[in-house]
Amino acid sequence: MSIYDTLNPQQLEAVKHNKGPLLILAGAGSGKTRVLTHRIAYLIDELDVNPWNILAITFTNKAAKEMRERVDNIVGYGSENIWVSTFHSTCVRILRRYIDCLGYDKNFTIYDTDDQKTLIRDVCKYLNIDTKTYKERSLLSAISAAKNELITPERYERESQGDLTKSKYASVYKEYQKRLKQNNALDFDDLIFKTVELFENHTDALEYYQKRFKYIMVDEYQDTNTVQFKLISTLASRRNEDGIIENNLCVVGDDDQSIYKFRGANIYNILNFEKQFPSTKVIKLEQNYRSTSTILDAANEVIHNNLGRKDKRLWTDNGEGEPLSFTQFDTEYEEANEIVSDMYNLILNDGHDYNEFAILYRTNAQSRIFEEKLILRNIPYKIVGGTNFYQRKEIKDILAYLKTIDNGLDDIAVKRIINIPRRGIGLTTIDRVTDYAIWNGMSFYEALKHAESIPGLGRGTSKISPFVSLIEVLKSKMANPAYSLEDLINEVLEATGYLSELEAEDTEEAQGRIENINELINKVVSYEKTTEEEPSLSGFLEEVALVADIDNLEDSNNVVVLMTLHSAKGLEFPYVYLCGMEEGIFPSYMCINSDDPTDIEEERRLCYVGITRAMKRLYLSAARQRMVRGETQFNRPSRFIGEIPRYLLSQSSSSGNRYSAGGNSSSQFGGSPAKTPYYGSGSTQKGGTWTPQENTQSDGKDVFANNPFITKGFGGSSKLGPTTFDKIKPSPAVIDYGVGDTVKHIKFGVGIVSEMVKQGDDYVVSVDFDTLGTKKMKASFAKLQKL
Ligand SMILES: Nc1ncnc2c1ncn2[C@@H]1O[C@H](COP(=O)(O)OP(=O)(O)OP(=O)(O)O)[C@@H](O)[C@H]1O
Ligand SMILES: [Mg+2]
Repeated sequence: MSIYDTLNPQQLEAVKHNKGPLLILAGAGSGKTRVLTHRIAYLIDELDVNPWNILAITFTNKAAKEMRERVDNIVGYGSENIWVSTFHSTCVRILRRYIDCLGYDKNFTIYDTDDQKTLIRDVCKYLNIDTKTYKERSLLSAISAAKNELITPERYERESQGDLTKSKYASVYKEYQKRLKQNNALDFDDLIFKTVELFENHTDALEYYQKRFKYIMVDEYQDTNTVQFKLISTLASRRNEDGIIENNLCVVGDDDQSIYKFRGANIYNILNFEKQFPSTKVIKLEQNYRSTSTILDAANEVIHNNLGRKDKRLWTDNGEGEPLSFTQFDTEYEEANEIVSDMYNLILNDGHDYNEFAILYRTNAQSRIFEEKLILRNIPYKIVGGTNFYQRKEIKDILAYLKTIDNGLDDIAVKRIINIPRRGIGLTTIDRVTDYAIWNGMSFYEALKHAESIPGLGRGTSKISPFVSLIEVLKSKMANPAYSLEDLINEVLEATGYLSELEAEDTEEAQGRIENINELINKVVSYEKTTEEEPSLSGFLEEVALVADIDNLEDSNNVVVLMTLHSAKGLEFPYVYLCGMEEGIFPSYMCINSDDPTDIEEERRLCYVGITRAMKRLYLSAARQRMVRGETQFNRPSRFIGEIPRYLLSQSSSSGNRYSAGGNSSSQFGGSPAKTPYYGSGSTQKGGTWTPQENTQSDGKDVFANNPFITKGFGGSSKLGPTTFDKIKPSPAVIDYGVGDTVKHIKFGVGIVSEMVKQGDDYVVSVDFDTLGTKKMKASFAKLQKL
């Protein structure tokens, strides 16, 4: 049997189409991504296309890696020569080769949000702009929006004449861009913008890639923005002598899953594809292979409420499966508690793996409570997004050292660490050096080397020189090929005293920071081992700069995943908990109050994305009462719940309707009246014998006891109601393991205890982990579990 036998006729048609533009427009879970993978395999395997001629653009690095692996599995060779990457990584590779045409050094740095903020603050200070009136965040988002629309600082300036506020923005944009260039740095938006600029002005570079990329494929095309569209359409429009376009562009997407309008995504890129590329072949896929028909019907019903869409219906022969469940809890704590209990039971009793579960929410802030409950249950988890590992202070510090050693042109990195650990270099000294650097058109680091010639530095000079010598020594060591990146980080930690300072602090926080630094060393070691190119400091920093949050999600990690709905796009999980289904949370308060009716449609598409991530079971939940930014909110269930027909849903309530809106059925939900009202009176659920009043227990104990709905939905949780739960809280003081025992750590997995040293009331335990090596941790902190 060939691999193509597993495709349905429409999928096969798409895979085999290899001349001219192709648009695959289809709903969630219909195999769009799968078609792309098989199409690459088909081109290489059956049509003898050189893998070198293929460019596939995915939405995340994780998706890129997965696609390469899938092609590897199918074809078994050549996949390393295909360019499978995100828009940003693709552009970095192009710019590393050609950016000198635009007056940058090929060794450029990529700025993250933090670096951007620092830079914008400097710019505002320099231009005397009050950041209370002109907020950093809005300045940055205006600059980002301009770049996404291909608007240069010069054009921005022209178009803002006569408008005082816009002129201010224009001057900030201009100065910001000037400084980025001085620092030989690009922000994320620049990566694509500059590549488009390169192609517009340097036909040799464009022709090189046009000739190379004969086959171009783009996944999640519905979320491309103007600048990305420009990039793709420029690359894909080489004409032969007869005026016929030679490149073969294939895009796949789903207009119902367009959820990045706030980042400039232009839904018309997909809706107008056929106009942009005449003679486009359009293929629709209608069978969903991912979800049960119940989940799919619910998704179809919800999205049907959007007006501006191409109507399409998905079907599946996966069977009905279980009904969806919706539970309204009293508080967000109860919601998290019950969801985690439910998951715990499924794992414990039914033997499910952790990675079969995902908890999805609208905003990152919702993750914290789940995290606490998961820790109590000893369930390993990973939060995608939130505090990104690379945003942590200690990691940013070490990376700033590495950037300074690699490229002294990055002023922000140098300024970050010039006084870390403290060297007694004050702000006045830094300001004077900055002025000197500006006057002499040199980088901040270059100016530090000239400290003796800078007037007014006084004792500052003698404090600067040891710093410069340290960096220079490390630079020269790096020139030796036998000196590894691991050696470099260790030497930075030793020579600067960074590590000893943390060790001396002897707090749990410092211990956590040391563990994070160890994690960075692990990362560097694995980079040196696995990179396809010659390992280098620039290469490592580039890889780190491009790691989107979602990329921390490794398939091999058997953990429960927590993430926002936005991050979940393209992924699938057997069990999905979609929480916080409340008016004001999802749809968000901003959308509800927006003048633009399409905002609510975008929110509904996000709901469609969420529902369609689930393969077997979908749990929806809400809290009546929730703390948001320090204030208690009382929210009604989301209008999206009201849009799911009742026959697909089993509902329950954790207690009486103390906070529910009460009254008629439509007012149970926010927004427009529910299409299929399923509540009778405000307090009684039809279709069951239970009325909330009978079961409301003021002490909050087992409210599920007499609930007939409990066997479905969150049924399992009744076995571990709040009372039982309190009893199983682990006590950190109990240590039931010793040297030689096998233990489990919530994050690092299974290891063997190699040493235990008493320290005060506590023990410092050394554990040898298979993949991570030895880690030291405090017993009270680590909560190791004996196996
Ligand atoms: N013909 C098929 N036979 C069996 N399984 C399939 C087939 N087509 C797709 N699948 C499976 O269905 C699931 C969904 O496929 P895929 O992720 O490619 O869908 P998608 O359209 O890209 O979804 P999304 O819109 O969420 O990105 C995957 O597990 C995939 O392996
Ligand atoms: Mg997909």
